[in-house]
Amino acid sequence: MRVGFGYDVHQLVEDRKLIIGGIEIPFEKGLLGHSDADVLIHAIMDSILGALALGDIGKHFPDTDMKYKDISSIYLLSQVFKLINEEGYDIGNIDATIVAQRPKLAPYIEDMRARIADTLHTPIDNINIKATTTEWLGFVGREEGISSYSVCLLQKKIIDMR
Ligand SMILES: Nc1ccn([C@@H]2O[C@H](COP(=O)(O)O)[C@@H](O)[C@H]2O)c(=O)n1
Ligand SMILES: C[C@@]1(CO)OP(=O)(O)OP(=O)(O)OC[C@H]1O
Repeated sequence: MRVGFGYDVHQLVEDRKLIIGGIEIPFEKGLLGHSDADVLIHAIMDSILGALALGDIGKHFPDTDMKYKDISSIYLLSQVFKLINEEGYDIGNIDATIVAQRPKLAPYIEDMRARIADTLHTPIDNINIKATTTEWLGFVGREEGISSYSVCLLQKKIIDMR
């Protein structure tokens, strides 16, 4: 078994879509980034890459490469899934937290879990997503940005020798 940790932050700005966990969320601001800036998926990818000892998302998908401009982070997660496979692992479980003062994310959490589980070819009960505010403290509380944390457990694939 291998454990990994991921963390990411993106700035909230006007005239951008808000995409978190692969779900578009109606809100007056969105997250700024080279990609679609899906802060939750970025933290999850970093936790997986951490468990595989394969560096981080900046190493695999550099923000200097125009190939990744406005790219869907769910697509990038599907590429990270290929690495999990190649290295001979399966998802054990993922537990992640989105830190956002607003909007209220609870109505979207089940759709996020389903999208992530589908992309990682794992049952939905291996994926847990939580949301919390910072009680109006700090950059999150001032609605300047949203952050996410993720931990991931990977298990060696079970090979049936019969
Ligand atoms: N953006 C958010 C933040 C929180 N929630 C939900 O509200 C609960 C209470 O949050 P606190 O920060 O006051 O502890 C939290 O457990 C989430 O269920 C949310 O939906 N969206
Ligand atoms: C995902 C990538 C690549 O498009 O871009 P961003 O959306 O800027 O995200 P960030 O978490 O800053 O860094 C990783 C980048 O490689």
